[in-house]
Amino acid sequence: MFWVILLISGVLSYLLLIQLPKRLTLLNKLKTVRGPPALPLLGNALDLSVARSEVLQVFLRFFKDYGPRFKMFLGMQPYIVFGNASDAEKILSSQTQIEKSADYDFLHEWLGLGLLNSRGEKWFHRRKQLTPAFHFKILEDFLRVFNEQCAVFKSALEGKGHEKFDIFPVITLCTLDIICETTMGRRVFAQQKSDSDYVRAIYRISELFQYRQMRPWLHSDFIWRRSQAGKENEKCLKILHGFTDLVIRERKEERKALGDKENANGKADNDGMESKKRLAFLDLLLDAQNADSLLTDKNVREETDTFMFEGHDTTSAGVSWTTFLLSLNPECQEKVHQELDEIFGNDRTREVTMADLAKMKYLECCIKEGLRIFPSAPFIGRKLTSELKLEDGLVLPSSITVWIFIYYIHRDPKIFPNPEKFDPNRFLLEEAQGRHPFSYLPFSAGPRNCIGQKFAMMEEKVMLATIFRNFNVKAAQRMEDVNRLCEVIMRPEAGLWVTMQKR
Ligand code: HEM
Repeated sequence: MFWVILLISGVLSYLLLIQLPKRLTLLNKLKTVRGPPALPLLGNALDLSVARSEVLQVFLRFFKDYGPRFKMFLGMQPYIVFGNASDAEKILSSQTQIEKSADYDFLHEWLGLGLLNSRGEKWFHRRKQLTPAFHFKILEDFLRVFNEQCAVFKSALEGKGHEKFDIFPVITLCTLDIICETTMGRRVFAQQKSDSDYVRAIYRISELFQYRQMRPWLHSDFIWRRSQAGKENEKCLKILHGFTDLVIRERKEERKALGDKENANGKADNDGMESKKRLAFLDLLLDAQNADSLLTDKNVREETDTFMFEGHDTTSAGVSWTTFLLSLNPECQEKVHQELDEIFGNDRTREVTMADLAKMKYLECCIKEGLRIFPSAPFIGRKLTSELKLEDGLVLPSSITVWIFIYYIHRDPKIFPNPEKFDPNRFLLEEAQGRHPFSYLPFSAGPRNCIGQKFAMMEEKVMLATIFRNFNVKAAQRMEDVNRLCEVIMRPEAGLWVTMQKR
């Protein structure tokens, strides 16, 4: 009994004498930041315990009531939410405020400390190692994969006939095929076999991540691992890691066999079939591993999984929303048709070249406008590693979490008048000139911006060109009827429904 009393009084003294003063100091530093009233212990969790499709409305209400920078609490944790370009600039352009917020921790089980999650020296070194993987020459090589997978995509669209259908899953399967082949050098035939274990696991794990993030009681690893969803997550992880491990092992063996063969035949065999084998991101990682003994197999898996995660859901959302926006705006769609006809004439089968991509200027404006209205990553989070002084003099204390709400920044009517209107002309060179550089952030900005943005733009162009060279697309629902889920990835709640007619 004595020990129990001693333990309880120890805990209470720690809370009262150490934690409470710390917390009061922190709250005092944030007292000038406005925000919705928060309950003790729960914070604003109840405000956010609404249907998934209503979460965005809650945030928009907070912005309306408290301005483009507000404070809220999830449990006891304070969050500062930025919805304006100048605050975003302060944090994103910093070379030191590059640590991700705790929200990303739930991705660790799957992605480990790959480029998206890593911090400090590890991130810096890895970013330097991976940047050459997005060199123009390598992207040019990937164009062949985009073209081949888009041929399958085109057949899938043709198979829809004149019936209305949800464009989102069809596009996602294509982006999944593309990312698997470019990242791992492996075809998974997602478009042909959407029920494969791997494809299902990758779909499901993203949903489970979201599910956990929105439920504070599942944040503890102890409870999560024992919950139904946590157990399902574990099964998905086994499938995903098992697959990546297998691919890495096999790729290493193939490379070794190829190396042995080359050694035996001398370099004269360089024109042989094997040496023409397509390179994938994985090969570049394995090359890096040869030169850097600190890059373990686990590290290679982390990066491979990170590319798989970051590189397909983001682009599929981008292509889907832009297709839908064009289906609602026939005059813009007509301009896209004209541009593509000028490039390809009546030829509906010729593969897209790098030169063609450079000519798709109006389509590029449409993609940018699509990503403005529906940024694939609608918000991103940082943990401050030191104090951050904002333009108006407010100093945010170290260790606090900041969310940069890209979705809201993209709707500043002073920068983008009539922000809900789809107007690709906003991105014509002359229109965009002079705009605040942090007012448009689909790929984030600064040192931790998206490493895959050129890849993404190319892929989006090839996919959208495949759609609009071949089809007239009509919306089968109104924008007002599409519920927006502002989650890790910006998605519609119940799909994006269209009909397609062959041109
Ligand atoms: C339309 C498509 C895409 C969008 C909108 C997008 C957006 C973003 C954003 C906003 C970030 C910053 C995340 C943060 O700060 O938490 C990011 C980071 C990242 N993206 Fe993308 N992304 C896209 C496509 C891709 C592709 C195709 C790849 C890879 C093939 C990729 C790989 C990454 C990686 C590895 C990071 C982490 C970079 C770092 O922290 O150094 N992304 N992306």
